[in-house]
Amino acid sequence: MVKPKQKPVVIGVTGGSGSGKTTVSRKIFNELSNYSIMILQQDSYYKDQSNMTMAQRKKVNYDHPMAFDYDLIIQQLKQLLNYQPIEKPVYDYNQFTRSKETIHQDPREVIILDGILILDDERLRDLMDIKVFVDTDDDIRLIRRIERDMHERGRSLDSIIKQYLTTVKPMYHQFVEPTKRYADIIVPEGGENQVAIDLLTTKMRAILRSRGNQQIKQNFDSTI
Ligand SMILES: Nc1ncnc2c1ncn2[C@@H]1O[C@H](COP(=O)(O)OP(=O)(O)O)[C@@H](O)[C@H]1O
Ligand SMILES: Nc1ccn([C@@H]2O[C@H](COP(=O)(O)O)[C@@H](O)[C@H]2O)c(=O)n1
Repeated sequence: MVKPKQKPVVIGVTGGSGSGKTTVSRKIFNELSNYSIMILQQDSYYKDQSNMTMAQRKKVNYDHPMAFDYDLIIQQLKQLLNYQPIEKPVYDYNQFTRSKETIHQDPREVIILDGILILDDERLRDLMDIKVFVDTDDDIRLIRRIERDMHERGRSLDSIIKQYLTTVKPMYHQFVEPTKRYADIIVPEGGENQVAIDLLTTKMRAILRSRGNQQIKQNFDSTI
């Protein structure tokens, strides 16, 4: 890849679990697919716990900032901003730890960063051009999470409810919701808010044009 002169544009999309972050990120990805674009998920950067037993892994609070490897995500985002490729970690929700494999990720001109606690760390915030908070009521997020975790993450209803009450909900109010103050834009209800998606992509195109980033003809595959 020829190194463009301007640094890639980074848009951070945050909000509680089940708020619609990934849906918003995918819509932005699709609307800007005539640029080279990628999605980087904070979930990929949960700490490696391969040295722990399964019983210990299940007790971890996955909604606390300590659960994430911020040093690695910041280091890899900086590499991408310098147009260097990364070996992205892969997170296995069923094993509650990182997989042994990594995914090779080439740099892109637009980086969408998606995760519950991406605005909690000042170093990470400072790397973003636009910060978005997807704001969805607790009850809606819980219903979505039950459906998703039962179908996609192999969890039982009992374990989802217990986890929600002991960590997901309290950590949301202690750590995630307070990061709303750092957002440039708050998007109610997420993925179905087409007006917000249009406003965001119009702004992104303006930044890309002002930096002289070139559109491409070819569409890139999603790299979630
Ligand atoms: N506005 C919406 N209306 C209805 N369902 C939605 C909406 N936004 C997202 N969903 C659904 O809710 C679930 C969680 O959405 P997702 O975007 O994965 O949230 P997050 O990434 O914040 O956890 C998905 O099944 C998605 O299809
Ligand atoms: N082993 C794990 C790791 C994370 N979680 C939950 O994932 C949520 C964040 O992902 P979203 O796609 O929902 O934003 C977070 O709330 C963790 O509780 C988990 O259940 N198990």
